[in-house]
Amino acid sequence: MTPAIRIAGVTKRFRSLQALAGVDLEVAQGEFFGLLGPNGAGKTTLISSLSGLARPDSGTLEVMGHDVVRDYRAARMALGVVPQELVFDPFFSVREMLVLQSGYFGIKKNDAWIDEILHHLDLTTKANANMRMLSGGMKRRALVAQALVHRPPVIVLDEPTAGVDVELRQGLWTFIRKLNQDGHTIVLTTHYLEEAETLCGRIAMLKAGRIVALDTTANLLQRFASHLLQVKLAAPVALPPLLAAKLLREADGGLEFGFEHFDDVADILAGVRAAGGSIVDMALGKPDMEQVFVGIMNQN
Ligand SMILES: Nc1ncnc2c1ncn2[C@@H]1O[C@H](COP(=O)(O)OP(=O)(O)OP(=O)(O)O)[C@@H](O)[C@H]1O
Repeated sequence: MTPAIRIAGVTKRFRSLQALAGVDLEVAQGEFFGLLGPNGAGKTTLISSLSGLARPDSGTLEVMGHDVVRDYRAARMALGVVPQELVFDPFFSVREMLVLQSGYFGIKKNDAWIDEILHHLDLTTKANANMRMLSGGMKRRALVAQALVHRPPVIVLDEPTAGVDVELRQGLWTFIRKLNQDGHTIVLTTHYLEEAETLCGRIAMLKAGRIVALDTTANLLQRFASHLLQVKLAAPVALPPLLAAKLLREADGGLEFGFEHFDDVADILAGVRAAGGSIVDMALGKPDMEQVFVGIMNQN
């Protein structure tokens, strides 16, 4: 099957800054895919290249088999992008904006679909409100609606939940999940790593314009350890090298050790005691995406 997105050898430089340093990536149709990376990693530049807003220096990008340069119209028709920036024309109402956007894609009678999108995004009562009158979270939902007017098979969301409150965020995810279940391919960038962990089947991590990790969410979560032992000490101690190697994170006087088998817990605790540590609190847990993300970023 044609991949939803195919990116091969893409580089992009802004003066002396290498924003994309050779990115290769394929996203299959129907995936819920996460693109993660710290500020400035190149996520938005990659998305802009995909939508034709930025022209890469080298490499190729395809959406549903359509080259974004040579076959721009077909590639653009297949793609819906929710931009990170809240860009909109302040003089139009939400509905006017959606009708206009439909026209841009050559769709004349789109009222039924527009009503459905507005309903799912909880914007029906704001349909006739001027865009500039909406709150930040509502503007963001209106931009999600705008990305969907032409029913694109591939939807890219660049930090869609920044500035959206918890309740609306959950509503948004229910809708995006439904779109994914209906067969749409979803690519998401977010700094809320727990959102990526629960929603995405596969995740790519970008750092300084390069993909430094690409795997299923389940595999990534096990990257450094299957389990965690969190230990809080009365006072800091120097750990012997063997024990220090198991340490995944150190925060607020708490130590987080990674381990594979529960039998290892006794050894870790004995090691902490032998180092002179006095344990005041302890918990077992599983690694989360934030720990894995920090670990991968530190490694690369
Ligand atoms: N138009 C531009 N001119 C010059 N530099 C740019 C331009 N657009 C992006 N950059 C630079 O390219 C790098 C990648 O930026 P990009 O916005 O793609 O990162 P990002 O991963 O989306 O970051 P964030 O999480 O902050 O949104 C950054 O160093 C940024 O400053």
